[in-house]
Amino acid sequence: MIEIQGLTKEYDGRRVVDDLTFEVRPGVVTGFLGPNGAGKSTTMRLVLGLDRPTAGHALVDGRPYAELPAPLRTVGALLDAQAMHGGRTAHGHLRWLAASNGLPARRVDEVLGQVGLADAAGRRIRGFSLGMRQRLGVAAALLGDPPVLLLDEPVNGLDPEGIRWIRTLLRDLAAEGRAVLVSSHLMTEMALTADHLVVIGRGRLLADAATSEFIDRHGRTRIRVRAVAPAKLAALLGDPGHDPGHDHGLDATEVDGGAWEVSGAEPERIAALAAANGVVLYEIAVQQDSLEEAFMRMTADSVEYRAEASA
Ligand SMILES: Nc1ncnc2c1ncn2[C@@H]1O[C@H](COP(=O)(O)OP(=O)(O)OP(=O)(O)O)[C@@H](O)[C@H]1O
Repeated sequence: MIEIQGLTKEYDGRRVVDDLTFEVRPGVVTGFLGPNGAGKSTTMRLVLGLDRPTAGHALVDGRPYAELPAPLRTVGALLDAQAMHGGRTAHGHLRWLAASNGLPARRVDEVLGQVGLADAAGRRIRGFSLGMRQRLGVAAALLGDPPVLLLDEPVNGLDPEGIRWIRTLLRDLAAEGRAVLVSSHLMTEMALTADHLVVIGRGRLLADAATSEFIDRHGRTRIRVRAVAPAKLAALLGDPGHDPGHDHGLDATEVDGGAWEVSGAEPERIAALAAANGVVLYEIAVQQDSLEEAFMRMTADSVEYRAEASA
């Protein structure tokens, strides 16, 4: 597992990671979210000992990265899939990594198979597509069969089949009991992949919650309704001159072609209200904000601040 405690990083007196505290637990995929520049990559680099914290610490399986006896056996990372020696073959690249970390050579073929690159093992990396490089980066992360995995934007540049592959792989790795931390800007993908979310903005922790809990807390729930006689529904929910919907404590808005979205009440109450007023409904559906909408609502302040700051 990864334990981050009071982690802080300043560059030239500017705080880019600000007193972060959270854990990445085994057995779950933790999504790491935040607007551009929020400090996700910096946090990951601090966990991997590639940068020194100004204050606080990040521990991987109880120790700072620099004190791990066999780092690749403890934590596998995919940070920048472009940063590979193009002249090497995929097999050569992994063989070199395995040898320099005291890992058995047989792992090279195993991980190449696991990421679907067995047939490309002998080809030079410079001829690889971005998707193939991402797969090779994942292979390198898996080489030491580590209990902790850390991936920065692993689906970048992948086609739908590749994205699906990463999703299944990460979920399988977590199901095996590993701790998986993954950052991505693709919210739909995160909603499908991550059980838990850590959200940061301007270097600070904004949320640390189960994905479903995060959406419940920060997203809105609306009830969409349509009636056989739209005018009757309009009169009930939101006549502009007289607002009977408002009288019922509902917040109703007409959305398109006679459909209304109502918040502030359970669907049962809306159905009962319609029935009591002789309004026959033919559509009533609960609509919950997506992770993207919940995320945009919660990080709006953070984004505005940065837009102002850079203006
Ligand atoms: N070596 C460095 N020197 C100075 N500033 C840096 C350095 N590394 C990162 N920063 C700054 O730290 C802030 C956080 O950057 P970081 O890359 O961690 O954000 P991020 O959340 O990963 O963003 P993105 O989603 O765009 O990848 C940015 O303002 C960046 O310019």
